[in-house]
Parts: sequence; C-alpha cells; structure tokens
Amino acid sequence: MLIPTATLRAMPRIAQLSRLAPITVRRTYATSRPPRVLVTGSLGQLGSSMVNTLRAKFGRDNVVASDIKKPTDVQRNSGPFVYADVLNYKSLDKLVVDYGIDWVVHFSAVLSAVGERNPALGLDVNINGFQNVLEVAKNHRLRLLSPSTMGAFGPTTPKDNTPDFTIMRPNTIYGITKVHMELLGEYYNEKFGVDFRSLRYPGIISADTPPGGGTTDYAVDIFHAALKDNSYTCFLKDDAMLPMMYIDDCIRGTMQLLEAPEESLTQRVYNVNACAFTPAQIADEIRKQFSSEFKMDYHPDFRQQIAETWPHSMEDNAARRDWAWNPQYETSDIVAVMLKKLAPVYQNHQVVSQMAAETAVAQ
Ligand SMILES: NC(=O)C1=CN([C@@H]2O[C@H](COP(=O)(O)OP(=O)(O)OC[C@H]3O[C@@H](n4cnc5c(N)ncnc54)[C@H](O)[C@@H]3O)[C@@H](O)[C@H]2O)C=CC1
Ligand SMILES: CC(=O)[C@H](N)C(=O)O
Repeated sequence: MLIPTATLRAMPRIAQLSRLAPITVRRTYATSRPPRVLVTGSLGQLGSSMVNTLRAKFGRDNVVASDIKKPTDVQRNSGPFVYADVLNYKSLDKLVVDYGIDWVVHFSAVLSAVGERNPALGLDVNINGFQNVLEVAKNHRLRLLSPSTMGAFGPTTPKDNTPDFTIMRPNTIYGITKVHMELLGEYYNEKFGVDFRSLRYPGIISADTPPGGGTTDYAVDIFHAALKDNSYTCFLKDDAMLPMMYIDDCIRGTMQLLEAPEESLTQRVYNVNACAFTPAQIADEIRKQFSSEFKMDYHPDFRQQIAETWPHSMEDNAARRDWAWNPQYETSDIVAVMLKKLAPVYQNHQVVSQMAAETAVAQ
C-alpha cells in the first residue's frame, strides 16, 4: 500500500498519542536490499574515498560513481562509473531512473579558492548544480546528502566553538553558495519531505587524492613538500588557525549521518569538529616526527583573507548526540598517518632516502 507523505510524516506523533510503539519511517526504499547510491563529483578529494567505503558496505554494483572528469583505469574497473554533469538536469534524472537510485551523495562542487578566482563557475556548479540534484531528489523521493563547510560561516560569526546556529554572513562565493544549499535543502525537507542531510566539514586531509582548490589545501601540500624537498612555502600566515579533519574521520562521519534513522535527526545540517592547528604548529609537528631540518616560510596570498573569515573551532554536540559523531584523529595522528602513507611515494627522492639511511645507521 502506498502511504501518502503527509501521513508518513505524522506517524510518529500519531503513534505517541495512541501510546503505541513508535513506527520506524522508511521512505526511500521499501525492501531489505541495500540502497543504490549515486555519488556525484566522485573523482574529487573526498569522492573516491566515499565511493570505496560505500561499495565495501553496499556492494560494488550498488554504488554508481560519476564525474565530468575521466577516471583512471583503476577507478573505471572498480565499479559502475558514468559521466554526469550536475548542470544537466535531464541526464541526472535519466541516471536515477536507469540505475534505480535510492540515495545521492552530492560531492560535485567548486571550492573556496577556485570560486574566488572564477565566481561564475562557483555560482553555476554550486547553485544550479545543487538545485538540479535537489529537484531530482524531490521528484524521485531520494535521500540526499550534500556536504557543507566551515566556509558557510563568515567574518562576523563567533570564531571559537562556533555553534550550529549563529550568524552566517560569508563573504566568499563558496560560502554564499553553501548557505544557499543549506537553506534550500531545509526548505525542500520542510515543504516537500525531501530527506536532505548535510554536515559542515572543516578542512579535510587525505593522502589518497589531491585537494581540489581550497583554502585548507596547504595542510595536504605540506606533506608532499616535506617528503620531496624538506621545505614548504605556505600561502597562509603562520598563525592562521583552522579546524581540520583526517579523511577517515570525514568518511566515517558522513556514513553515520547518511545511514542515521531519519527520526534521530533533530536538524538537517550539523557542524562536525575534529582538531585545529596553525601552519606553524603543523610544521613543528612535522619537525618532531619527520625531520628537525624541515624549513617553512610564508608567502600569504588571497587565501589568507578567506582563512581569516573562518572559525577556529566548531561546536558539534548535536552531531555527537544525534548520530554518534566521534572523531579519532588528533593533529599528531594526522601527521603520523600522512607521513606513513606518503613516504613510499617519495622513497626515491633524496630527503626520504637520506632519512631512511640515517635511521638505519642510528639503529
Ligand atoms: N575537501 C575539503 O576540505 C572540504 C570539502 N567540502 C565539501 O565536500 C564536497 C566534496 O569536496 P572535494 O572532494 O574536496 O572537492 P573536489 O574539488 O576535490 O572535487 C569536486 C569534484 O566535482 C567535480 N565537478 C565539478 N563540476 C562538476 C559538474 N558540473 N558536474 C559534475 N561534477 C563536477 C570535479 O570534477 C571534482 O571531481 C564539496 O561539496 C565540498 O564543498 C567541505 C569542506 C571541506
Ligand atoms: C574548508 C573547505 O570547505 C575547503 N577545504 C576549502 O578550503 O575551500
């Protein structure tokens, strides 16, 4: 029997009033089979890790990866991959129908630095692309997870322990488009019952895929530069404190929110916090763990102005309470894992081979 959305939405309250056990509302798929998930922007920094995790959980063929870039052979052979431009509503619509999609993880976006350089592109992809995805989610009754960012906050937002609900007046194209996304997602949830979910990531650090043109990219670039040249020129100032997170925490948290029962969500957009550091602090940690000779200098550019408008840390009690958000990686853990994962890539470079020789002599 097809139950109208309005009835479904009212059910928990009806159950409560008649003192019946609360009814679990499942609106996106009716069988016990795993959900079929479409990931947009799957070749970006976060997309490929998310696709791997989703496939491990729901099965290779239940996760359709998509992007407008060409995948590597490994990416192409690891499961279904399709070309999908989020600016083209009809092709998204067709994809959802052809593959019987239940959930969309929407990762296509233009990040903060690229958005400031090319505002028209940022507006187009982040606003029109998101609107297309949201319409498809509405028309096919899909669950939609689309991440937001600490960049949705702005210069007048309280900087420390920034709460979920506060002043949001960003002054970057990226931030403006993300506030638009959050509000429109909430609107579609309230008006049309779209199961929209979002979380505000800090800067994400990963050794697996290069970052896509953001203000926090330095915190990935620095490891490659350390291993290659034992020095790095940072585009932010030494004291630019920003919240950061390791990719494994990011993907685990995203899966937790994606899979959370709808009735456990008390809001649609959640802050998630993990750790925070300045460029000078991470350089010190690299000196401690890798090479005391590591040299860092600073040539701040336009990204410093962006960083100055973002929080130093975010308060994330609601995420911890509603879907058990619990990050594992502190700054020192991130430095250790990044150096460990990237060292083999640079093993033939002088810095790493010299360090290995010194370690062997010391032992
Ligand atoms: N990486 C980070 O530190 C953070 C990321 N986020 C958010 O997470 C999501 C994923 O970010 P990343 O993977 O880092 O971004 P990314 O820039 O690495 O990847 C974005 C992907 O979107 C694709 N794309 C661009 N235009 C497209 C179009 N018209 N149609 C389809 N695909 C298109 C690109 O080809 C790229 O593969 C974004 O919403 C971003 O705002 C939020 C905060 C931090
Ligand atoms: C924090 C983000 O959203 C992203 N990494 C960026 O720097 O643009």
